[in-house]
Amino acid sequence: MTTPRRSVLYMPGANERALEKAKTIPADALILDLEDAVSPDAKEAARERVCAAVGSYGSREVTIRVNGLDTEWHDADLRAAASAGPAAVVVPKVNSAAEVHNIERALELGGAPDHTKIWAMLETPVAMLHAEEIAAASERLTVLVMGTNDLAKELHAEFVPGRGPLLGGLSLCLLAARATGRVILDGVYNDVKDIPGFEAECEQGRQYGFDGKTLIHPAQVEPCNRIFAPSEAEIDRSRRIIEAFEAAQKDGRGVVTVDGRMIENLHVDNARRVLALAEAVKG
Ligand SMILES: CC(C)(COP(=O)(O)OP(=O)(O)OC[C@H]1O[C@@H](n2cnc3c(N)ncnc32)[C@H](O)[C@@H]1OP(=O)(O)O)[C@@H](O)C(=O)NCCC(=O)NCCSC(=O)C[C@H](O)C(=O)O
Ligand SMILES: [Mg+2]
Repeated sequence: MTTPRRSVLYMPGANERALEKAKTIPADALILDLEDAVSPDAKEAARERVCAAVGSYGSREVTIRVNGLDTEWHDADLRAAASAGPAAVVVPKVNSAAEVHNIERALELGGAPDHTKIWAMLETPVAMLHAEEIAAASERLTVLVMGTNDLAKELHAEFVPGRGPLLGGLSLCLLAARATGRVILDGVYNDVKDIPGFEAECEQGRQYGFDGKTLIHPAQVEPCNRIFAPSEAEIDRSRRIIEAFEAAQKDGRGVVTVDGRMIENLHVDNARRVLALAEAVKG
């Protein structure tokens, strides 16, 4: 079964209004944040609020982003998240397989249910270089999440249209995700008023192969859902590819053309993936 993760919205855990409002926002999944969006003096209240809110969003995947491994809040965040039992614990700035093993152990010791997975954020130069070992470290780790603000900061890179300075790192993480069978989500777009710029970044992320994008504002949800869903034209072409290939196979042929382009079984696999996503998105 395909789980759509086109749009994954962060919400500051200390912001009661945003937590409430998110009940009506059609993001595929939610990240209730205890890390960067919460000031140090609000961390403990946010932890309690977020853990209490986990069950309030219907059938959507609800995750909790804990504070980083090297912070004073990390252990208590993980313990609280383990007993709240969200769909996943999102862990920022994961840099090695050993860190994933420690998180896995802490979740087990905290009695986390099996359905609580690990989503690892890749957002440092060392994480780009260790992406494959991080992705492969545990079966409990199901999703990689790009942290492009931290990555740009660490690289001393500038934010430019097209994201040239970040593309090397993004590509390494995509390779790691696909090599290990993990889902991978693109980073956030900071200018919440610039919807054309946001749409261009969604298009780029989809073309590179990301499964979806992390978001910071409700206005980003609709364009993101649209751009990461298969279009009517893609759905139609995928159906025709499958039909043409099945007909060709009955005639003993393993290759055929559709719209003048060569189709082999690998294209049929891709067409089936597109149709499964289209079906999942319909709900
Ligand atoms: C970016 C914002 C601070 C903008 O806030 P604001 O100017 O108040 O927005 P609006 O007035 O346009 O808000 C309109 C209404 O929408 C609600 N709202 C806003 N954002 C959210 C949200 N994320 N989830 C749910 N609801 C939201 C407002 O409450 C308004 O509601 P109402 O009053 O009823 O009309 C703000 O959008 C924001 O805080 N966004 C999230 C920021 C965040 O979570 N940051 C941390 C994650 S990003 C990150 O760390 C990435 C990574 O680690 C990296 O390194 O890249
Ligand atoms: Mg970050």
